[in-house]
Amino acid sequence: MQALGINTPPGSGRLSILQRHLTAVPVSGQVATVSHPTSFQYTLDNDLLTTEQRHFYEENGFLVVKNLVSDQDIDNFRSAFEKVCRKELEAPGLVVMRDVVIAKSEFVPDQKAITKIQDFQELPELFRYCSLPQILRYVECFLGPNIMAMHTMLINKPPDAGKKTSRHPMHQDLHYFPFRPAERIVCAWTAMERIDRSNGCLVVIPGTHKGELKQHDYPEWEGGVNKMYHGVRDFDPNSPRVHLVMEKGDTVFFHPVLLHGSGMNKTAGFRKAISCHYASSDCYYIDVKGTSQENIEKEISELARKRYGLEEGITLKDAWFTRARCVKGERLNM
Ligand SMILES: CCCCCCCCCCCCCC(=O)SCCNC(=O)CCNC(=O)[C@H](O)C(C)(C)COP(=O)(O)OP(=O)(O)OC[C@H]1O[C@@H](n2cnc3c(N)ncnc32)[C@H](O)[C@@H]1OP(=O)(O)O
Ligand SMILES: Nc1ncnc2c1ncn2[C@@H]1O[C@H](COP(=O)(O)OP(=O)(O)OP(=O)(O)O)[C@@H](O)[C@H]1O
Ligand SMILES: O=C(O)CCC(=O)C(=O)O
Ligand SMILES: [Fe+2]
Ligand SMILES: [Mg+2]
Repeated sequence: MQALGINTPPGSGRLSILQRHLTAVPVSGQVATVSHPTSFQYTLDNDLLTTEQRHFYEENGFLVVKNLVSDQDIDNFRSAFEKVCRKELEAPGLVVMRDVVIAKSEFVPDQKAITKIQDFQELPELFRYCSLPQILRYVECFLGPNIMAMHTMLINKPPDAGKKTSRHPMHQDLHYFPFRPAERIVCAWTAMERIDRSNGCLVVIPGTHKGELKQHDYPEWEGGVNKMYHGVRDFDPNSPRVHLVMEKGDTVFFHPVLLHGSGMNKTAGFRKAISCHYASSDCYYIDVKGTSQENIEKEISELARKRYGLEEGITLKDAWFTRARCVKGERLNM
């Protein structure tokens, strides 16, 4: 907009009208250069997002939609999660993770020690979340019609055991993903109850999705850090953080380069959220060797080697290719 010298008030709808107008003009001379800065990069043409919502995502890298998932659906996911904890439900590939402090302590942990479950793509009771039509309608605005569910999680942030290990360091999810382009990847994250600063809010730094993928490492936290909870190396604690206070069923969609994390759970309850990372099936895999993502590839490869008794590890691409499931349209490259 700077190039056009127009100061568009938020939500006025002028930008979108202008964009439609300009893209209809034959590309020549000054018009072509003028039309460029108005094009959308992070969202696709759609008839769901309001102009205001579309601009909000373009500028900030996230969008909260209130009350998108029903109480009934959430109660069903909660009950399926509890069955997994009690080992009444199982599925191939499912990863059940305990908090580092609890996992490394002497006492025998009960069901409640579970901090998250991942990779529930083979568990219909939970995977249903990833194909909820009201979620996919939004996902399509970012990715287009061919949608893969890449990564699934139900996070059960435990009451902090006094070591602040319930925090999730500030990170960019793209660090874990060997596929591109980043703008055709989005996370849907749904609060399964009210989530605010008392039980460990999702914290975002608006606009950081426009930056680069940064180097991630384990943060130097005295009380320990959970396995694979890498954080950005040079995180400035004075960055303008926004705490996303959400009610049960509210859903945030966010870009994989957006810097985010979550706070400590200071309550006695287990704070629950369910999420899925989606990618367009038009995305393509990249080789992360020689990039900042090499450290996570090594770690995942090593884990797979141990867990499945493989002689050699796996690549990051192998790890994701096997998890990916098509939830809409066609499975192409992914
Ligand atoms: C093939 C895998 C691919 C995964 C791809 C995921 C990509 C993620 C993308 C995400 C994008 C989003 C961003 C994100 O979400 S980032 C966070 C993502 N985290 C993970 O993906 C980790 C998933 N968890 C696991 O794989 C297992 O639960 C682990 C391996 C952790 C334990 O396994 P298991 O339950 O079978 O345990 P065990 O009894 O055999 O113990 C083995 C050793 O592990 C120690 N230990 C236990 N718990 C923890 C802990 N919490 N922190 C540190 N260490 C822990 C334990 O003390 C023992 O060590 P030692 O006593 O021998 O020294
Ligand atoms: N030293 C650090 N390095 C990296 N990330 C950090 C660090 N300290 C805190 N964070 C991250 O900042 C975010 C907010 O953490 P914090 O524990 O301050 O919670 P909070 O929700 O802000 O709670 P409070 O209301 O007490 O401020 C979390 O993502 C947390 O993991
Ligand atoms: O704490 C949460 O619910 C979100 C954690 C997160 O960002 C992640 O697992 O990638
Ligand atoms: Fe994340
Ligand atoms: Mg704080």
